[in-house]
Amino acid sequence: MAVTKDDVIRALKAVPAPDGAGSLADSSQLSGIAIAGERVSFFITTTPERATTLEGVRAAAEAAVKSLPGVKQVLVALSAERAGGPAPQQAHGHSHAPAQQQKAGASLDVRHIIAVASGKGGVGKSTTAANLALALSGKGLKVGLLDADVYGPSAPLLFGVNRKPDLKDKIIQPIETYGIKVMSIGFLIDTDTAMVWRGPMVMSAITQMLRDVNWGKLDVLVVDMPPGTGDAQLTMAQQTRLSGAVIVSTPQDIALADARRGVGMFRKVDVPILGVIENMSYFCCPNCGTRTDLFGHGGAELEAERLGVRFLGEIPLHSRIRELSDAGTPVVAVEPDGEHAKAYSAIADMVWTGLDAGSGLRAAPRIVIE
Ligand SMILES: Nc1ncnc2c1ncn2[C@@H]1O[C@H](COP(=O)(O)OP(=O)(O)OP(=O)(O)O)[C@@H](O)[C@H]1O
Repeated sequence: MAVTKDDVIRALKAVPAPDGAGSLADSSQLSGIAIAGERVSFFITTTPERATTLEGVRAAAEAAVKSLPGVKQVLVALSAERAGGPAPQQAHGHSHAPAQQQKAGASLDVRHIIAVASGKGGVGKSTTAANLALALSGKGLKVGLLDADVYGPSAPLLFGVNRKPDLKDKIIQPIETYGIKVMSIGFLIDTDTAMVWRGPMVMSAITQMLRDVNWGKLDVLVVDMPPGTGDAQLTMAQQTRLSGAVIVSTPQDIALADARRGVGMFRKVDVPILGVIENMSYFCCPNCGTRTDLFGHGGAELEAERLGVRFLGEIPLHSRIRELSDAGTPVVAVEPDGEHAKAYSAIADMVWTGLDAGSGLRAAPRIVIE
């Protein structure tokens, strides 16, 4: 017999509310119950401070609902809002998450999926992923960009998108901008709403964005990975059928040590490393054009050599790159003939030839995820 929302609520009466007063079923912290066949998902809303201590409640809620007849899979997300932040928004009346309730139906038909990753946050991974995607598109390729950095989605800012994607036959249509298709969890969730994602949630949100979004036929899907080299990244690298990974690093030792871990992670799951990009490689004065090597430029190239992977190129630290990113107009899109676009374009060439060499461009089977 099909499970109903009332059944779920009844089951959650046995789970104490996170604040200890009454049951979770009666608590305002319970929200977004969604049922799709044998899959049930819902949120427990909390504060960022408490989120980490609520794993017990989350697990108990999951177990209680899982014990219901007719339920095969339960997804409970701890969602943390910043104080005063708005409630998670809905995409055209459809709850945005936990992933499973979206009716799957689109398929992903892509020749290559490449991950853009960094060992640590803040090295410019998202900026690089976006401009790399645009540079690949500039070569006449059909390109998608999946912002899989669910912890801190950047695509809404980078592409100046503040509208929800359309739904056609319950399938999310990626945002088409500057000739590429872009999807980000940030298009669905208010960016002021901080979310706390558990590992499995990250995976299911990403899987949904891969599978249930109408990407159409693509030559390459660039995936802006969540920063770090933890379990979520490992699982994702393992499950996404990546053709290869690009590691972004800054020249500082500490970033390079993290980049090394990134390379190690992909190697562990047999994903070919397409190479390393040195971002914020040197400082370029916007007034006089003088170049200063702030962090001992060239570290990434040496590191790439040491690791036996290709060095894909360097991008300077330049205020123009940041200004245009912050304005939602990535440099490659709006200054395609400028020097920065040329640098990204040269990197895109290296990446594409790397894919070509690795799998044989013509012979590469298209990856179809249904
Ligand atoms: N080459 C560059 N020159 C100038 N500014 C840059 C450059 N690359 C990135 N930035 C700026 O650095 C900041 C961080 O970049 P970005 O968000 O791409 O990093 P990230 O590694 O994806 O960070 P996070 O992991 O926190 O999402 C942004 O303000 C961006 O505009």
